Amino acid sequence: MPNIVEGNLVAVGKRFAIVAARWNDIFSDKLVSGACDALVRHGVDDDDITIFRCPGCFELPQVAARAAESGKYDAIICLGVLIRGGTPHFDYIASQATRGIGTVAQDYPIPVSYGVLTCDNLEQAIERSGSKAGNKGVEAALAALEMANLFEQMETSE
Ligand SMILES: Nc1c(NC[C@H](O)[C@H](O)[C@H](O)CO)[nH]c(=O)[nH]c1=O
Ligand SMILES: CC(=O)[C@@H](O)COP(=O)(O)O
Repeated sequence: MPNIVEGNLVAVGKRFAIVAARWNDIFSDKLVSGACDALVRHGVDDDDITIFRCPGCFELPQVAARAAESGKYDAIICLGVLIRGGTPHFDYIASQATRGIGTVAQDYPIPVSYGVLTCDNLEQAIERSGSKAGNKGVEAALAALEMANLFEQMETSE
């Protein structure tokens, strides 16, 4: 039987940074509350969750990098809501925010999870921020928690 190294979903003393864009805050606030609720329900202490709010998704990577650089967190959760408008602006922000978050994940030795909604319309945002399609903030928080534990397992198994 091969050795399987994986992270569980029990948080003991793990510290999380939530980096969340304010744009479309009727939805992004729901992603934040979903993420916080998921972490607390899995044993994370309220005091071990720090929420950074930035203007929009374009700024997410900059803040995530600063949080990673600080060394204060075991994982970073990036949240935002992009809703397509009438120009290509959406595409540029979505691609840059995604690229930037991925770069932070690669440049720093801590997990960075992705909870950015990229929606064509309001209904898609409604569905993905706590209704029929779930809450992407919850998903991103649980991914960050699992990855933080996986990284810890990898360190001890090396
Ligand atoms: N249209 C959306 C934006 N636009 C703002 C940019 O993210 C950025 O804050 C601005 O260009 C200043 O640098 N941001 C979102 O998060 N969601 C949108 O739908
Ligand atoms: C995602 C956006 O940047 C978008 O909301 C901007 O709308 P528009 O393309 O109509 O300027």
